[in-house]
Amino acid sequence: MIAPTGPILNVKKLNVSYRTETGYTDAVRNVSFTLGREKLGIVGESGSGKSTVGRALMRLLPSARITAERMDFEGTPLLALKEKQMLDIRGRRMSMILQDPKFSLNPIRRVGDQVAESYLIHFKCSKAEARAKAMSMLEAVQIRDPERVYNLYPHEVSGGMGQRIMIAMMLLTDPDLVIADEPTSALDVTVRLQVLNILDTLVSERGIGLIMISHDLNLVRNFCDRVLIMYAGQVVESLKASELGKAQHPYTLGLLAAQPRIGGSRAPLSVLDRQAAWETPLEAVQ
Ligand SMILES: Nc1ncnc2c1ncn2[C@@H]1O[C@H](COP(=O)(O)OP(=O)(O)OP(=O)(O)O)[C@@H](O)[C@H]1O
Repeated sequence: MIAPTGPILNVKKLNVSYRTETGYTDAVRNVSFTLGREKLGIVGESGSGKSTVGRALMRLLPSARITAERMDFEGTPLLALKEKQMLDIRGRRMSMILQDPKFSLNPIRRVGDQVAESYLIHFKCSKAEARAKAMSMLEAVQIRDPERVYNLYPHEVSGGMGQRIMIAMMLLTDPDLVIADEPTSALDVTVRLQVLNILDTLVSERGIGLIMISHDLNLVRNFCDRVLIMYAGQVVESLKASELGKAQHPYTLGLLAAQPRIGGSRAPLSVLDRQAAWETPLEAVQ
């Protein structure tokens, strides 16, 4: 198959509002970006709209109003698709890895069967074939004893292993886009690095586009190629990770100054006027 040219994602002026008791409330405003076969970090404080962007791309927001001038996945306008067409894309060509595997895995089914099932849902093949695929993917995420792990139940695996299992499940269908929403924030530092390394290797070997959603600027800076900084529902800055030092928006500058440094002091995160941020429309940052 010829690899598609052009960006994996082309998003222009994405707006998302949630339905609430008092009407619709804006959560994401005028967000624009493109994604190639690269790692894009989305960073921002809690409530800035990072996860809403990820879920809007997957069209996993039944109670929200999503509009965009453009929200194309490999040239296909996602907002024009019927739910049935979306089902063919979601979980196969685009996948999402969430924060805590405990909430994503079915507690009463063996983990290996759940991984195999993610393949069976999208591809016509025998159960034995799906099992073999699942087993090889468990090996690819560096699970040393995949036969044994295949037969475990979710409560029998550690957080790090659970997250590897989720990565195996999400990459088994060979997606072009993976959205990882705080995939390592429930893990301790050493296991976090192992899991990030595995994700990094798989993403570059397979030429996948990855969106890494995180509140941890240092992690994203070291892991990703590019970074979008979100504040109050908007992208306030878009930079190469290596050029974060050139950031200009006061929120980004505050975040950078508040990063911990060995042997150094750090500035407290400055407080901006959130109300003003919500009321001020920003020109789309490209
Ligand atoms: N289902 C929902 N209904 C109504 N409002 C929502 C819903 N989900 C999120 N919101 C609101 O939308 C805004 C953006 O939330 P979102 O979860 O996208 O932020 P976030 O940056 O991912 O935060 P966090 O880092 O805490 O996950 C917040 O004000 C949040 O309260």
